[in-house]
Amino acid sequence: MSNHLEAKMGDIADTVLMPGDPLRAKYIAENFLENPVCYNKVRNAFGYTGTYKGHRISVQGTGMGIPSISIYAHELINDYGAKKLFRVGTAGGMSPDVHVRDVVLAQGSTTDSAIIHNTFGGGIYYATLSDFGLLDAAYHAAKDMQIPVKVGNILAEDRFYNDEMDRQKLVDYGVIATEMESAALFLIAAKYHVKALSVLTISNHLVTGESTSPEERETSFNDMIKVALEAAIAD
Ligand SMILES: O=P(O)(O)O[C@H]1O[C@H](CO)[C@@H](O)[C@H]1O
Ligand SMILES: O=c1cc[nH]c(=O)[nH]1
Repeated sequence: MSNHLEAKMGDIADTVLMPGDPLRAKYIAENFLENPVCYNKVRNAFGYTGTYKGHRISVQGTGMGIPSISIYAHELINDYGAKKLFRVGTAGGMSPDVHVRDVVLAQGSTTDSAIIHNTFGGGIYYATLSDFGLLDAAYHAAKDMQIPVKVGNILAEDRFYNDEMDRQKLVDYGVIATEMESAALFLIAAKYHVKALSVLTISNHLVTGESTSPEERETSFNDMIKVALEAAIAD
């Protein structure tokens, strides 16, 4: 048991998929894992462990935003020994190069969160990066499955409703999409020397206004999950 998870030691696999939405954790467990067992219902942050092609994998809902994912990442690593963490989440397109339903691999995450300053103090603007091995595995897994992916710098912002953010400037500097967790996941993974990657699907576009129907969302979610699972067993 940890502060926020009721799983026993050994209930959670080394590799964990981490969707923000706990119901997406249930969906992944029921549709992609063999023999899934629910190990957590605390706060309805559902967590399951099962197997994928014979490999033990867990899926843990993390809630929305940096404070929430930080709690689950910390406890999965420190209380349960997780070694490979894959965020699987939705993101808003920012660059004209990405479109709804695209799968995005986050090479790194820019952030407006105070976690960087709170960790390093003034003057250090630490670049939070995904693990290159997982990124490489995901990129090649997607290629093998003929799922197109975009790779790049994303934004993990503290506010979903954020009129003050100069998104055009970030796009000019190569940021392609926005979500609310990856910088914290990468920072915590770096601190504890474990691997992390975010595999995202573009659910809406902040500039063009494109959005997805529920059926389209399901297909692109499935692509994102397949990429994460294949990368998980390849690396
Ligand atoms: O779809 P999930 O994984 O929740 O991710 C995105 O969706 C939420 C905002 O709607 C934030 O958590 C954001 O990062
Ligand atoms: O954080 C997010 C997630 C999806 N779409 C957005 O616009 N923002």
